[in-house]
Amino acid sequence: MSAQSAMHLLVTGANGQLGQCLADQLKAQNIAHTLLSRQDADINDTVVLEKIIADKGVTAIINAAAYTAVDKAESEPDLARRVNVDGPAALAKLSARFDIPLLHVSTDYVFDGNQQTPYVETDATGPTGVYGQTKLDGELAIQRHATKYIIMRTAWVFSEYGNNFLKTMLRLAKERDTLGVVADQIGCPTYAGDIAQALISVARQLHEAEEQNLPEARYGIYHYAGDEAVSWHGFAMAIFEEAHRRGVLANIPVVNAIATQDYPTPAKRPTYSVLSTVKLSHDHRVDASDWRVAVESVLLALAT
Ligand SMILES: NC(=O)C1=CN([C@@H]2O[C@H](COP(=O)(O)OP(=O)(O)OC[C@H]3O[C@@H](n4cnc5c(N)ncnc54)[C@H](OP(=O)(O)O)[C@@H]3O)[C@@H](O)[C@H]2O)C=CC1
Ligand SMILES: Cc1cn([C@H]2C[C@H](O)[C@@H](COP(=O)(O)OP(=O)(O)O[C@H]3O[C@@H](C)C(=O)[C@@H](O)[C@H]3O)O2)c(=O)[nH]c1=O
Repeated sequence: MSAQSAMHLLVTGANGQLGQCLADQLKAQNIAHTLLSRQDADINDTVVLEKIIADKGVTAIINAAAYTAVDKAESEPDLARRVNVDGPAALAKLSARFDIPLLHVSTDYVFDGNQQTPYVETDATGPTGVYGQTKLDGELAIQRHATKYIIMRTAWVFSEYGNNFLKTMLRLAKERDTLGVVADQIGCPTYAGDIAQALISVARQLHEAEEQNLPEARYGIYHYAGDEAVSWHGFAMAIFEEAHRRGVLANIPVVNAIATQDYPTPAKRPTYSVLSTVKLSHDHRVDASDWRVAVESVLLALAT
């Protein structure tokens, strides 16, 4: 048997919420890695990235960089496209040139939300806004330029890091006695730490399959999300109840369940974007994110 070479993961978008969770877990698991924030290297900067991949002996790229401001994207489509389409295309070309896997993250917002049963990977897409459209076009660019890719679509990401719905709700609860939160958009909250774990696990399996020349390395599009569907209103209530139980919030505000039309936003969001995680669980033995348990651990992390 030939000597096994060690896995070395390159993470782009290292200062984002997923990027920081990846950094934590790569360090904890003692996996060789290189972290790149936007300041270190723009994902469109092929020359810089090419040198890093060659110098460090990178064995796979995890792209956690993205333009994620859903409403702002409506008025900044060119910037959103540069980050969400041109960037992944550049990384896909590098993946092909070095013959290394690209693990990329996409979103439930590639769907139109008109379905009433969980979306599987082969369901028709139909984004309702600029962010979702650019993320879909990024997926297509990767499929065009790379062969060894994982596109992991996820949803409603929260964590102790960066900006997210959980942190917005905690902030608003401290500022106001009454909130209105939409109850007619249904999805699956997903903890960024669990996505990080899923990506690392898949990267490890692909690396081992490659090293052992196994024919069954499984690439393609996968869904990874929380294990329970809920509305944004339901998610807000779960956050507040847990925050109150832990003493993070002295009082739970009144949270009115409102309709989408009563909370107008520049971008239209899908009404239903529940993702089925059956394929990932079958092919890579990764369990869905237990988001209620994760809400507890994020609140604990924020309190300390
Ligand atoms: N957040 C969510 O609810 C969801 C996210 N996703 C997807 O998950 C992935 C991770 O999201 P999340 O961690 O929340 O995103 P964040 O917005 O927290 O992080 C994205 C990071 O990308 C960096 N970045 C932006 N432009 C560039 C560029 N041109 N070159 C290099 N880096 C760049 C940003 O840098 P800077 O900090 O300097 O701005 C930021 O640190 C994304 O692909 C996103 O589309 C999918 C579903 C839900
Ligand atoms: C702050 C707030 C939001 N809302 C609504 C608006 C919206 O419909 C919903 C969620 O609002 P946000 O703007 O926080 O979340 P949004 O930016 O839409 O979150 C999305 O981000 C991108 C990056 C993704 O890929 C998606 O999976 C999803 O997580 O809650 C209220 O009803 N009341 C409120 O007080």
